[in-house]
Amino acid sequence: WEHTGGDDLQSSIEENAVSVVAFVPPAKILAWINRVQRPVISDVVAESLGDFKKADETVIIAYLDEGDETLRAAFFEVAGKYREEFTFGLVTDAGAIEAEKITGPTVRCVKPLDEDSRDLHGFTDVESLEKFVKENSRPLIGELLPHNHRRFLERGWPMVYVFAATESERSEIRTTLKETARSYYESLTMVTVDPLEFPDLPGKLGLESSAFPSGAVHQLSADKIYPYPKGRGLTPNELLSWGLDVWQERVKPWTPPGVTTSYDNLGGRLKATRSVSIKKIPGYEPPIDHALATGQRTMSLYHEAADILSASGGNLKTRIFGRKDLKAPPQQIYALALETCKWSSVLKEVIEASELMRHERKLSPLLALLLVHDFLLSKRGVALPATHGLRTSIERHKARLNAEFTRARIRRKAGSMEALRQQVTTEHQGEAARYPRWVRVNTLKTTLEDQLASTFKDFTRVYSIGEVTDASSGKLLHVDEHIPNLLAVSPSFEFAKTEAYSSGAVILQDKASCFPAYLLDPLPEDGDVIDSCAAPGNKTTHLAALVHSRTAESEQCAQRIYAFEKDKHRALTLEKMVKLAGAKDIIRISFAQDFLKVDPNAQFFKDVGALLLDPSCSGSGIVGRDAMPTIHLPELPSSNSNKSQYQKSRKRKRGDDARAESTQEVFVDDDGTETVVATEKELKVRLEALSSFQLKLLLHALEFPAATKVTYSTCSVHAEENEQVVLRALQSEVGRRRGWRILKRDEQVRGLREWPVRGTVDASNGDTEVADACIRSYKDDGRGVMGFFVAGFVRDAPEAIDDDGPFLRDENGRIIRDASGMPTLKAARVSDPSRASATSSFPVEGPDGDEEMTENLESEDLTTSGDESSPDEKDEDEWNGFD
Ligand SMILES: C[S@@+](CC[C@H](N)C(=O)[O-])C[C@H]1O[C@@H](n2cnc3c(N)ncnc32)[C@H](O)[C@@H]1O
Repeated sequence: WEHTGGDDLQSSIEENAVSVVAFVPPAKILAWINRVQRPVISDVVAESLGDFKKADETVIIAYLDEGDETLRAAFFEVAGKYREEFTFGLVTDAGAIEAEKITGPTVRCVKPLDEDSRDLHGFTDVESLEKFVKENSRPLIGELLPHNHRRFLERGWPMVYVFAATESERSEIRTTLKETARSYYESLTMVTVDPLEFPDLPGKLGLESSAFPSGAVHQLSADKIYPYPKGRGLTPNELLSWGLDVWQERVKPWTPPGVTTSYDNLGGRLKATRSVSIKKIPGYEPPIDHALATGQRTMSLYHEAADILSASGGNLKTRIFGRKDLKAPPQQIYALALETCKWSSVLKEVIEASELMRHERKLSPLLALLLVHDFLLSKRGVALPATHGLRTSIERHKARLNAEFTRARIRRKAGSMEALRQQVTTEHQGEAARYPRWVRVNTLKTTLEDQLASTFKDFTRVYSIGEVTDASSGKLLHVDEHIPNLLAVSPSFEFAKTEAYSSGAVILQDKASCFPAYLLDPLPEDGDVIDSCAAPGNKTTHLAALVHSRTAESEQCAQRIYAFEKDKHRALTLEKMVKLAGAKDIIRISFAQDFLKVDPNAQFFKDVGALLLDPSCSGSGIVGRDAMPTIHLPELPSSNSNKSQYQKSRKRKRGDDARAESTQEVFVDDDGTETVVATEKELKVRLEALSSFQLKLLLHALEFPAATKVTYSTCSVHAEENEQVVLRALQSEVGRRRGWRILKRDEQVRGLREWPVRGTVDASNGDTEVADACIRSYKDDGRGVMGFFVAGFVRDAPEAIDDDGPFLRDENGRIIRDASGMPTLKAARVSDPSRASATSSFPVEGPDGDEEMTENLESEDLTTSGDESSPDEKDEDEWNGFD
């Protein structure tokens, strides 16, 4: 409970009364109010000294000479720090000092309830005074509270915990054990604990979480826990005799589950050995500063998450990560908000059935959902201090909430928590759950047969996509009929845990996203290949697998794939993917390189025969990119007349319901960030900008002199980005000059020729041949793929018009063979020694900037001829070479 004192005090008490009263005994509140209303240090004279000593549970009095300014200042400093916990007084009256038989500067700590007082003589500085206050203000048996827990632990002496359910029981125990505690005051820390205040603590000490009173000793220095035997009386004698057994190691310490403790039997005595980690100490909290910082940040967590969920516009990510004023960590807000949405249909039922909101009128429906989510489903519970009003407003209904949660699970016929979790995940996946997981078997590392016999050995093979997505069964698999080495697998299968996934043997890639590389069909005679917009690298590694599969086993792959990526961060992802896929030898990455700045006529690219262009687009075909997940809000318990203060004051002008704004168009950029486009006009402008950028890239690709194949693709469903770009490219100057034409359907690789979904005639301005050549896919059409578009361009290069076939021939027309008799491919031009000699060694800065990498590059300028910058200048836009 934070307060600002003064005038705010009254309103602060009123506002927090409900939550505070339930957990802090009224006497404590009153004591606190009295304390903060006193001056930081009260001037005490002989007549008032007797009463002053009983003014509070702990009273700290300094007996100082009138003129002792230094000690007075030190006392003032410490008093200022602890004034809300203890009452401080100053006696300078010589008569009163004499009557107390005090000689020299002294600070006395008086605890009237314990009939105890302790002195610090001749104190010198703030530090020693503070230490004295902290140690001696401790009652004989303290009440463990979140704010003093750490202080008790810091002493390092064995902690004796006694749990009792009510304050009167705890008070009785304190009285009974007071004298025992006094005897061991210096070497033990004894505390009574309200189990509601520390619900996890009994379990951590090996005690039952619902049988009280109970107790345990935790030897902090050795990290040994000794639960007090169940049923043994909590009398001083019983406790002392058991304590002696513990001390003399006749009792075996309790071992928390999952921890192995070895015991040496030392002739009736047990010596236990276990490694101690401070983090394992029950109740350990991080150092105060850190705790404060984290506490302050998480205090805002629930309110900020509720604000974000009730805001309008944008999706969850943009709403959170677009805001700069958040106090709680954005990742934490995101996880909380998303998980709460996911569980909201179950939580709504729990909240309504437990009537939580009828009892806790300060809670809005959203706050109730968020808090109950953490209470029931987060391992750490509600992320607020134990006495925080919001936390107590949930925890005091613990029993009902738990019971209703179990009922909700049973109503859903989920036999276990795991089963319920699975159900909720599937429900939440919504659109995505209707799609299979597409898995491309990476033939650079493995084969389809090997994977079917290993990773997928427990799977049942089915023969349609519909069967795969049938949610009732978990391990179904379908071998795709269009794309080689592609599988469709049940959506719930967790790939992240498989060895095949982490080793790069399989790659998760939507079927439609496999179309471009397969359509490009890079053959050895096509020479080198360019992937112009490559990150994260799904299509680049697919190209590498295809190139590799066409290289004879006895030969080294002579073809190279040059991958360009403008964004340096995404280029690093690309690099990781290339490494993981085992494609490093085939792919050369040019980091942070704008493809538009690469000169097609550079000598280095003279053998580039095929290009794949998959530029940034609107992302309108991506599956599972709804603007906002649906959230089910609990109904308020009754009519308007019962509206709480909270609801009246908030007015909910934007509405608490954070339902998806499904009518809006959402653009997804390359990082997955989504932007909502609200009006038709905005959409048009955005599409125009995108398509002119896409066309520019495509026309640049058509310029490469040896190129005879280009594929153009987007994950958009908008004609403006698709057929319209294709038509403009065909009609363009470079398109005509270089003789580019569309790759007709009947010229396409078998799988894509047979793929039934084609471009639309309307979008192709009535050109049926172009429409049929264009390959499309739509989400939601039952084929289980994302929305996508791809088209191929081809041209008959003059040098390709020979009927020699793909092999080099001598002047007599005979195929040239190597020493092993294998024919020499024309495409093996890259490995041509004459080419190698025409290159020079060229140091290039790598992605980390700390490593010199050498690559044989042509010594000529590789940037576009129109570009002013020289390759030697370290310009951002400059050609950076390949890794
Ligand atoms: C749609 S993503 C490519 C996805 C990739 N083909 C795959 O399958 O994994 C488009 C990428 O092109 C990059 N890009 C955009 N304009 C570029 C340019 N002018 N030169 C190079 N890369 C560019 C973006 O940074 C982005 O990473």
